[in-house]
Amino acid sequence: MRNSAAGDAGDHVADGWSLVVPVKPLERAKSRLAPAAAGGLRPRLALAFAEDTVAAVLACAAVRDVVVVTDDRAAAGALAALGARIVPDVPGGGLNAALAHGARAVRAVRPAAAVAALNADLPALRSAELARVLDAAGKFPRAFLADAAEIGTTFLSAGPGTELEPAFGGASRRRHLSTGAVEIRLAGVDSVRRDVDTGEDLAAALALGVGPRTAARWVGAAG
Ligand SMILES: Nc1nc2c(ncn2[C@@H]2O[C@H](COP(=O)(O)OP(=O)(O)OP(=O)(O)O)[C@@H](O)[C@H]2O)c(=O)[nH]1
Ligand SMILES: C=C(OP(=O)(O)O)C(=O)O
Repeated sequence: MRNSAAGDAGDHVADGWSLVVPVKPLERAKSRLAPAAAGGLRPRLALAFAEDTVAAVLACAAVRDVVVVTDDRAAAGALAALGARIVPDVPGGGLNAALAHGARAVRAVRPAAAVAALNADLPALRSAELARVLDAAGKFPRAFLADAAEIGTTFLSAGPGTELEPAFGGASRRRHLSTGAVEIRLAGVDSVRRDVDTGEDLAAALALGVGPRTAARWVGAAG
């Protein structure tokens, strides 16, 4: 771990995590993937990424529930069918407003909940790797995991009584460090760090092994 300035809460989360997963309207999502996934494939892949992410999150024993923040009807339907609770987006608010809103929705029901934001573009996500990240995060009031490029963030957590204070977007690793969150440094959690923005990222995720919905859409499109 780095930057323990925020202190070590020293305890584990006893009653499970609530995860907040943001999903941008699919027609606008994953725009940097357009060169690798033309036309209608890009929104279909964006949905498959979100489905594989949410399915892996829900299969993680440390996770109590998942709140998806989205205004996209197709994504809402598909992710609710997997077991997520859907919360509408904040009009014009952007990613961080959506995450703060999702965390508030969790704590309106469970005021002492441990919450964590997780991007919806992690199609290679493994439940066991997420479990290790959550276990590490539970020792700190706020913690985060940098993306594979070490520039952005894929995961940010806040224990009971702590605000999430999301500062995602672009070079968010530095921003999360500067707001006092502890950086989780764990080997072997590549699937939690492998967000997919570009065609190169997608190739890296495919090499790790993606979930069934992404595999079916990608192989279907290639075939
Ligand atoms: N609810 C919600 N989710 C968002 C919003 N903006 C981004 N996201 C989600 O935040 C996560 C990280 O965002 P990005 O990696 O930038 O994804 P993106 O915006 O679809 O990708 P680009 O169009 O290439 O920037 C993804 O799960 C997105 O779906 C927003 O305004 N509202
Ligand atoms: C949302 C982020 O970045 P990107 O849009 O590059 O995935 C982030 O890493 O905070």
